[in-house]
Amino acid sequence: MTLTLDPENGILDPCPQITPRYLSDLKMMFKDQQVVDEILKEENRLIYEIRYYPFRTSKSDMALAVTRIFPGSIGGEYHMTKGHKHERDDQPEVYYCVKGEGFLLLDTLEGEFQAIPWRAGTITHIPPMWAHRVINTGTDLLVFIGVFHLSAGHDYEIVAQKGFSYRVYAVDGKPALIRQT
Ligand SMILES: O=P(O)(O)OC[C@H]1O[C@H](O)[C@H](O)[C@@H](O)[C@@H]1O
Ligand SMILES: [Fe+2]
Repeated sequence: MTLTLDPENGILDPCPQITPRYLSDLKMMFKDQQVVDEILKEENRLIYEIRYYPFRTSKSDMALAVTRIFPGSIGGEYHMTKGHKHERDDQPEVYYCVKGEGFLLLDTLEGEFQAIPWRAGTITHIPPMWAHRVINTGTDLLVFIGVFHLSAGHDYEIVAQKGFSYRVYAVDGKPALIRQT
């Protein structure tokens, strides 16, 4: 099976499944709940979209997902993915930044943390058991590809409960990592 990705806009062809993530889908992920509620009164902003393709054979399963995060911020906090940990503790993932700039946050949710600066061309291996979240700190679209086993599973609950150790804010127009207590 062969797919085509437009690196300028993150559109995948063919693409059997597109999942939009609106502010209402990740409202709990942002720190400033008052600002979230104010924005939601006006508009349910589209933060990012996931284009997904499952590769299945009789002996294997893999998935490819292309995510396009729109630029912007919520209460000074840059647009980001919900973030998740894989349900299976033996499942890694490879992320490839195709376009844009930002950070990949990696967090064990048990004290270890890394923020990896991202730009077009950055490829990061996410080891098993690390929660992962991508932040768009640029003024344009951030597009990245994720490749993983379909059986890995997504645990969003643990991220919602524990949170990442740092948040990424725009401070004087530049990204700043702020430790969460
Ligand atoms: O699942 P989220 O935290 O919303 O991240 C968005 C997506 O990012 C990558 O593309 C992963 O490969 C997907 O599995 C994931 O769904
Ligand atoms: Fe993942």
